[in-house]
Formats: sequence, structure tokens, C-alpha cells
Amino acid sequence: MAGLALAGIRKDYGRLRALDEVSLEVADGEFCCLLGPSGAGKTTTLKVVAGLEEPTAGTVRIGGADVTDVEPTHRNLAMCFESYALYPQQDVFTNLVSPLRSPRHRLPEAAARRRVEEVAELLGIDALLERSVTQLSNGQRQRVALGRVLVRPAAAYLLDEPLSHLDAKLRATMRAELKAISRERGTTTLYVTHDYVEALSLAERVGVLDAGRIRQVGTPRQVWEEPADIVVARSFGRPAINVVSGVVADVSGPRFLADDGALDLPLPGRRVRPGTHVQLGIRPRDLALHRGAGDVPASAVRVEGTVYVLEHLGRQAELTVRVGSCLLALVVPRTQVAGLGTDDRVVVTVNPQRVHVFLADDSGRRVETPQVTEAAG
Ligand SMILES: Nc1ncnc2c1ncn2[C@@H]1O[C@H](COP(=O)(O)OP(=O)(O)OP(=O)(O)O)[C@@H](O)[C@H]1O
Repeated sequence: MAGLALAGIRKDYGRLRALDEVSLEVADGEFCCLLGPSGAGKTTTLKVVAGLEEPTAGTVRIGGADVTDVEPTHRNLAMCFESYALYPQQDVFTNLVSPLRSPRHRLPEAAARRRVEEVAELLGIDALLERSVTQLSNGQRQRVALGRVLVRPAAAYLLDEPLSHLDAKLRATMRAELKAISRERGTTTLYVTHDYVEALSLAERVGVLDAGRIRQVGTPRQVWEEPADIVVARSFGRPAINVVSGVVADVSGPRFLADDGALDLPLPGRRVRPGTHVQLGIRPRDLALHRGAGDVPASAVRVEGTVYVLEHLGRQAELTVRVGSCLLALVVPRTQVAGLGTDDRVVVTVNPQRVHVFLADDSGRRVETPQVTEAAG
């Protein structure tokens, strides 16, 4: 295994800049996810690492060696792209064993068979070994494609949405398997996904890519709790983070005032010049529904609104509350919304320590949050 390093990668397709100054390091043995929406440049990044696309500028290193001009076959990487690339005329076993029969990895037949059976079992396709790949479902085909990557040793694995065609349950199982495999083998992995849950649950570090640029690289905790900017904040969480436009005022300390005046809360410890236009970010799980006569916690701010939409999701409910001209989404226990209907008046509470403040300029940069000693609400 070996580490990967991209430095200052630019990739132009004619006038389209697909990658812009992308720099990313994946340490030897690390599992790194690249997260981004469709068209962000995720596949292009993998192709540049693999040598299937030549960067317009920048360098690619594998195990410290500059491979920018090295042919793909000499980079010793195992790749799994979304378009499975299987041999259609062959059965599953032949597809899985073929990487082990290549001159580079030639393994004795018995050892190769053992290896294939082991990987097939891990991926739950051991009963399909004799089937032709034309007789497989998309999800089964995708697991065979992933198996072709996992059977052989490589400097690093490059995986492009390898679980996208699996149903939710199988995807969760495969995620756990992949995580276990990578931990056991200490595999260097660069894994592309547009699914934030996948990125947070698999990765040791996540790189957030948007419009060809890396917005942040950090641990799952860092990208979730300390997003570098509003694009990163919006990349994680469902429902997505609530965003309210407003301005910072100084009223015995910094406060946030929503543009329509419907939201007014202190911003303890935030260093923002009064008059700065900002966007307030509140995660749906950092809002609470306050019902009944009990007191609102001293650390929380009360916000009054009306029920806009209520959706039941198993034991939880997703509630959208209209506050002035904005809509705030909350996720609350289902028991809390019993008897609640559209247009009912409700009180929502928010802990000002938990909100994020982003500059309302092109950078969308997050204003540093002070370290708090009290327990987060
Ligand atoms: N061969 C190509 N020629 C021209 N433009 C391309 C080519 N390949 C990719 N692009 C463009 O580069 C940008 C990044 O594409 P890329 O496939 O890397 O995105 P992605 O993040 O992998 O998206 P998805 O999740 O939809 O696969 C897109 O605007 C795409 O249209």
C-alpha cells in the first residue's frame, strides 16, 4: 500500500474547468471519501489519480513518487468505476479471478480460487460464482465489480460510488464490510460518493468537492461540527441545515437579526463587525419543539411560529415551522407532535451556542465559534 497526493490539480475540458487547484493527500492506509454533488469533479479526480485523464496542471504522487506522466497500467492501482467494466461473456468466477491471472499478479490457481471465494463470501456473491454476469441484477453486478478490485493487492483502491446500485439495507451491510476490510488490510482508499451518510460512516477523512474545488478536508467530526463554509454545511444532513439571512447587530454583544425581523438571537463570543451580512445556519436537530407549560432552558432562545408541514418518519417526525418569511425544519420525537396540525402555533427553542454563522459574501466562510465549556444543548 502507498499514500496518494494530488497537488494543484487543474483539469480543463475545452473551456470548462472541471478541477481547479485540487490538492488532497490520502495517507498510507487511510480511507478517504470525496463527497460532492453531481458534476463536482469527483470522477475526474479519480481518473486523474488513475492516469486515465491527464491533468492540465499539477502533480500526482503515489507512495511519494511523481507518477503524473506514468501510464495507468504502471500505477498499480485497483479501480472500480460506476460502469462496472465486467467481461459480459464470462461467469462471475472468471470475472473475479482474471485480475489474479494477469502477468503482474499471477497467483497459483488454488491460491487464486481461495482468494476469489473469500472475497465473494464477503460481498455475499459466493452463490453466484458460476452464473454469467448477464444474468445478474445491477446490484449483483456492482458487487462483482467491487470484488474485482478487492481480490488483488494494489498500492491503493479507487472506488467510484461502488454501492450506488444496492438497496438501502444491502448498502449498509456492504459499508460495514468495506470498512472492516480496509481496517484489516490497511488499504489506502479513495472513495467517491454523493451520499453524505456514506462519507461520514466510512471515511477517516472526508474531502468536500464542489464545482471543481476542494472546500474542506477533515475528519467526519470536523466537517460536520466545524464546516469551513456554507457549501460544506449544506453538504451534510437531511433535512439540510436551515439557513436564515440577516445582519449582525451590537446590542450589548453581537446578535443576529433576520432580514424580516422574525428571528433575533445572541451570538455569544462571535467576532463579527456589526452591520455584516451573514447567513445563520441551524441544524434541524439543534432545534427543539417546546410544548406545554414547562420553562424554556435558560441557555435557549424562544422562537414563535406556525406549523407548515408535518411528516411522520417512524419514531421521529420532521416538522417544518414557518417563522416570519422563513421555514425552519426540525427533527423531533414523534410523541412530541401528537395532536399537532397545520397552522397550529408552536414555540421552537434554539441554543445560540450551537448555531453557525456564515459570511453572506462569495466565500460563505464560517465565523469561528468560541470554545464552550458548558454541555452542548
Ligand atoms: N470527457 C469530458 N469532456 C468534457 N467534459 C467533461 C468530461 N468528463 C467530465 N466532464 C465535465 O466535468 C465536470 C465534472 O465531471 P465529473 O464526472 O468528474 O463529476 P462527478 O462529480 O463525478 O459527477 P457525478 O456524481 O454525476 O458522476 C462536469 O461538468 C462534466 O460535465
